[in-house]
Amino acid sequence: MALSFIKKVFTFGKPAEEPVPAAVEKELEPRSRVEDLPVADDPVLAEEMDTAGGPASDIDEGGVEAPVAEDDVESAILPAADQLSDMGVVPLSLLEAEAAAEAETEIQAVAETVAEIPPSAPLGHLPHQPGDHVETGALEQPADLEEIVEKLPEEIPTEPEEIPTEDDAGLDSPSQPISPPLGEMPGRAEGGSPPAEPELGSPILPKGFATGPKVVEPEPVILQPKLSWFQRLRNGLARTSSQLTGQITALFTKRKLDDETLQDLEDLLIQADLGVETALRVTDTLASERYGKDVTGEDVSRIMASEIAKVLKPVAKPLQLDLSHKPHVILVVGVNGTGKTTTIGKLAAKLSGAGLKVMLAAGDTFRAAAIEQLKIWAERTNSEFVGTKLGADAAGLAYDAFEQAKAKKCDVLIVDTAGRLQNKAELMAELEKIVRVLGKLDPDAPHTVLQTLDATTGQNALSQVEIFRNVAGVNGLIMTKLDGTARGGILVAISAKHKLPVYFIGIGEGVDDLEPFEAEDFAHAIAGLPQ
Ligand SMILES: Nc1nc2c(ncn2[C@@H]2O[C@H](COP(=O)(O)OP(=O)(O)OP(=O)(O)O)[C@@H](O)[C@H]2O)c(=O)[nH]1
Repeated sequence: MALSFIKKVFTFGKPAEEPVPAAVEKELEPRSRVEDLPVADDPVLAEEMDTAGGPASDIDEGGVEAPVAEDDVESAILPAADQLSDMGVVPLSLLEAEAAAEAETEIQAVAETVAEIPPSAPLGHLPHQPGDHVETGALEQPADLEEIVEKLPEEIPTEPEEIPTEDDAGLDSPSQPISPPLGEMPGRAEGGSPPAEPELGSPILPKGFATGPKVVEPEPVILQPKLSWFQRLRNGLARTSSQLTGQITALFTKRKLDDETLQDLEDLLIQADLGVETALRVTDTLASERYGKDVTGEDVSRIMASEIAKVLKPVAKPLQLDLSHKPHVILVVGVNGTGKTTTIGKLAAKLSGAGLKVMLAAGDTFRAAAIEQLKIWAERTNSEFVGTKLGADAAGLAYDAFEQAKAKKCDVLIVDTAGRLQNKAELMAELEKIVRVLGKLDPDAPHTVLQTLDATTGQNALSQVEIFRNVAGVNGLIMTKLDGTARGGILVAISAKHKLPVYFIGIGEGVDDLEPFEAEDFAHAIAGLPQ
């Protein structure tokens, strides 16, 4: 086929000596121009081009196919007319019969080539072998290809045996190298399967890269079993209880209950912040029940839980709201960072969730963040909000808020205050003033003075309650940060000493991390026992 092709090419520019028979001309017509020739995937083509004095193969020594300029292709195929006589050109008349005979074979060859094209491949996307001389002009004429396809025998297989991948991309883009460097060729990855065929016009990326929008994998939904409040409390107090029960178990392993073990137990309970009073209650009960007998750590834990519950029961009370006041005023006080603002937010969520009209007043005028923090809580909980500028008089703000709450017929007004250390006399005097000013609008106000206590502070909480109670008339407690502390026992000591109501306990920063204080639950959790 290729030899006849060259012979035909060499007749270009030469006057025809004899008329070509019509039948032969018809056969030759589809292939009589260079640009109309079917894509030369015939591997013989390049070699014959060499023999005929055509350009050397575009494959360099390293086997890499170099880009071919269209001009080069044309000049290589068409020698100048004055060179033809030196090249032993055969007269056209002798070639025509041969051409007619070869035409059928040639069509068959093209049919085989086209049969390798995947059914979905666009026209102009012909497969070819590495090292072929690719004539891009011919490939860009799908109309010619269609003509060729029309002439093909009908039995063209629909499924290609093998889909070549490495040279396909870039054929429609003459400005790109026809073959990328070997190492970058898709499908040449060692041991890898042929990659998905790139879209026409998309860049050929090096191995290890891919194009396309980033696929965001949805977060796996991990279904966490919802823990009961007691389970969460036990988890929160796990450090306190494990430390306590671990030491108790160690103390009572293979020991009879005697004076020495009782003394060791008393020391241990005091160190665990439970307080002297509670420690003595536990050791007295244990001695009366089990003196001289074998005692296990679990025996001690049960007696301890029972005695702690007895101390806590009288203080585990609900926060009484007198809604006839409209508003019931709650003043929240405490040392810096004990959780006042957060606790106010949690309380507001509960109250407004129950349908009460709540107002929050930002009386912590020392800290800009505290004002903002309370405002956010008000928004979250659908509460009214009253604030003032940083450094303003907190007592004046409390007074304004009380008036506004009355005017708006709020059920509950909760006033935040700046944190202060109990030993700072000046700040404690300011607190006194707030209480006094509120009392001007209602002699019973503030109706509740809540003190927040940070469980992690341990023994210092005892003196905090002492002083705030004296200055601001604290009449109820909320203990926060019972989650993760080893000092949860302090609540027992405070309850035993001050006997103030403990309304709620906090075991986290979230809105749901505040629950009413339950004596039995707390006692069991701290002793590491089930509910
Ligand atoms: N782990 C834990 N953190 C809490 C709890 N309650 C409050 N907090 C965190 O304790 C920090 C201090 O809380 P705040 O509410 O700002 O304390 P505050 O008493 O208003 O602070 P001041 O205005 O500085 O006095 C914040 O990071 C809270 O999220 C709790 O029960 N558990």
